[in-house]
Amino acid sequence: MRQKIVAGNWKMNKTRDEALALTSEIVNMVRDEVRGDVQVVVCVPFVYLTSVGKLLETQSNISLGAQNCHQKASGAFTGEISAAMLQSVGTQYVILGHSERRQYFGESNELLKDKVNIVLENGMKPIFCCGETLEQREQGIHFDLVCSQLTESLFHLTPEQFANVVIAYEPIWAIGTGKTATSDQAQEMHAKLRAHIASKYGAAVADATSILYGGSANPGNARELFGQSDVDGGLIGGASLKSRDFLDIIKSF
Ligand SMILES: O=C[C@H](O)COP(=O)(O)O
Repeated sequence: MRQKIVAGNWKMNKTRDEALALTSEIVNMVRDEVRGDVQVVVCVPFVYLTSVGKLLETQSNISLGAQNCHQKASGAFTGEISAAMLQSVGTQYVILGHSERRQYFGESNELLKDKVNIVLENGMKPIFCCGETLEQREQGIHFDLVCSQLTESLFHLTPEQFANVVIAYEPIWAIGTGKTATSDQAQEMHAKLRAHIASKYGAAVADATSILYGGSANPGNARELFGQSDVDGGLIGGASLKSRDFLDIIKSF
């Protein structure tokens, strides 16, 4: 049975007080309302990792996540954050290859390979994002493109290493647009990705890999999305900034 995961990606939102208030609300609601088999993760801005982490550590089994890290271990990279730094403040998951980082910061599959390596070397789990633009979908190249993102950034890993990777399929045309992929479109891509993983690592590894959906997921569509056999949860942007919406999504399994 693979792990169900709902991860909130706060992106570049919230002041410190707002971040702590949101965390407390989520902690209380998860404790009161969520059954034990869903792993909840909050991926917060770097500057809040320590303070949010303290609240999570003492009061919940919610995991702490970051949204990026540098590909090198340390050195003269002004303004950057290393995997070891993230690990040292209790980070358990790191989002890598989000389309916003690919688009605005030029992150390539090759660069992401190094980021995946350093996150795993530091004992954390990458949430590896993949997804196509609307144009690529309309050209009919979306399956090949998304599979090649996995091939180029992940398929050098050993099966043991790959077992610590979480995949997030995020069609770029659905991110923050209010336009969700249909549950059929999500299931179709997730099934392709699982088959692609099986072709490299075998069925047992593929069956054990959590593949999350991201892109305008909300309390109104999460139940149908999570009801698909190859959708193991969600990477939630906008709706993770409101505790009630985030909780209702978590409870959609
Ligand atoms: O990481 C989250 C995704 O980019 C989805 O964002 P969204 O739920 O605001 O569309």
